[in-house]
Amino acid sequence: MAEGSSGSEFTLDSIRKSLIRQEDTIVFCLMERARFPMNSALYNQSLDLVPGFSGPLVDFIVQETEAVQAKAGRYVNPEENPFFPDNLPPSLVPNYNYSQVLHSGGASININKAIWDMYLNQLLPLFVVAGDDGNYASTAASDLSCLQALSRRIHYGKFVAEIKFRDAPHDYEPPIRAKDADELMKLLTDERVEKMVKKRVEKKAIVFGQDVSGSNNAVSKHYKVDPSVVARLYDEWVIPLTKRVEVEYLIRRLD
Ligand SMILES: C=C(O[C@@H]1C=C(C(=O)O)C=C[C@H]1O)C(=O)O
Repeated sequence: MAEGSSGSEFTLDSIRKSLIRQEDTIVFCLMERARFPMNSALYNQSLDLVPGFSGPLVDFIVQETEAVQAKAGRYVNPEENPFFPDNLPPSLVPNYNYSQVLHSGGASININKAIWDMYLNQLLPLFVVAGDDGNYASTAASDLSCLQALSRRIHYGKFVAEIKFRDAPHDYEPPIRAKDADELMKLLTDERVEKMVKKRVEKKAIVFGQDVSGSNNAVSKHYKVDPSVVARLYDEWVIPLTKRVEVEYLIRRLD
């Protein structure tokens, strides 16, 4: 498991450091996807571009890629969750010894359907230009990188929830027993941290996404991905979905 959630390094501080590092990955993934236009044929339900496969080309590419990655042990890692969990082949490689810090009831939470829907239907149109350049394989590979990075970040809520529970079991136990999701949401929310996260990701999109020239120090005003879209992504989707994972995990924490 990554440094953030390994046994001895399992603190809220180390988990938050991992979330900060994952912001870099997400911003760079979005910048890569922004190189291609919308390419909507890739997502079309009825084009049937692959003989023998019914469904959008992006589904075919993601399902086939996830099958290979499953055989290589990707989903044995408690940080990784597949988008198409049905009928995935088992891992063929010797198990890496991931430290098991999550409670078994929460480990299987998977909200990738909501992440997929948000990414394709709401986020993509906000940061890619209209048009079709036919480069579907590269576009889909880039979509999958974004989806996996977002999924990893959002499902990290499980680790956040586990450490918050361990740090204050007496606060969390009554609302868990009462299955009081609203109270749990209040308890786990830290508005100061959320504000900082949103400010920081906007700044990262500004710093990472500008055209860098070797000849002078002029700062360009053109960004590869609109920084306000990255801030909105976190505000409207990433943070709320992470908190949804946290609540779902906590509700099952004493089962
Ligand atoms: C992830 C955490 O839990 C909540 C979710 C946050 C997020 O998704 O960035 C930030 C603060 C909390 O409201 C945390 O406390 O770090």
